[in-house]
Amino acid sequence: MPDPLVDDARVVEFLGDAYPVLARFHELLTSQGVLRGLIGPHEVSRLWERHLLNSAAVAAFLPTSGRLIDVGSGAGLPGVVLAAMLPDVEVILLDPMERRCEWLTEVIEQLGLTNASVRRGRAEEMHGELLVDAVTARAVAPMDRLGRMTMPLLVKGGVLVALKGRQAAVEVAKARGALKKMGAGVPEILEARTIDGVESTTVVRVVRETVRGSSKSKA
Ligand SMILES: C[S@@+](CC[C@H](N)C(=O)[O-])C[C@H]1O[C@@H](n2cnc3c(N)ncnc32)[C@H](O)[C@@H]1O
Repeated sequence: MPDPLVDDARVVEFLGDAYPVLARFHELLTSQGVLRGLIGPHEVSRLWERHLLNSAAVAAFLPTSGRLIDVGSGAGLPGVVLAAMLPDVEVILLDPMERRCEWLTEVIEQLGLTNASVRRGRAEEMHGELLVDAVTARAVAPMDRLGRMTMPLLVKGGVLVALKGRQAAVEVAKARGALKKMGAGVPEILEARTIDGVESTTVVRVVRETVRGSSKSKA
């Protein structure tokens, strides 16, 4: 079944200038993405609703300049979408799998996303090497593990935005201790809204308040 939101005027309006690029990304995922096993065939009919619009909605919780890493980008969600939505942000798409990195490299070239680049590796391997203003992640790890993986990548005041869905509150409750230990502030659970009739996405937003040692040295 084709995606019922293709050519929907509300999608065009919601995405604004990013629409043409994301419509092309939709085509690539529908054709090549399915053939190459990056996205399941049953996802084609809900690509806008379940994958692209909710990724785009996350832009509202992110800085509009600086550097962002999308950890575990996979097919490019939400990272490729965010690179289109936030043209003044330098977006690094990080994934350990070679096949996925090849796909991401081809996609950003075909979409002309000059503000995006691809790094192969695990988030933990980037500690001490990459320092960014924002991290995003969807379907990568539970909140406690995600905090340990990503907090060291953030500058003080940097933000982690994790797309979590219905499990957000349960995961946050379990992760509070781990997040605090990693220098995170109080996690916020927020709804990323798109268009009428499309379910919103629950995200967890956490700011890195202290970097190791900084709270002591300030006292
Ligand atoms: C379930 S997929 C989700 C992909 C994409 N974010 C999405 O929502 O469609 C999880 C992705 O995280 C990547 N991954 C797993 N562990 C990781 C780590 N430690 N650091 C970075 N990426 C990781 C995997 O290779 C995979 O592409």
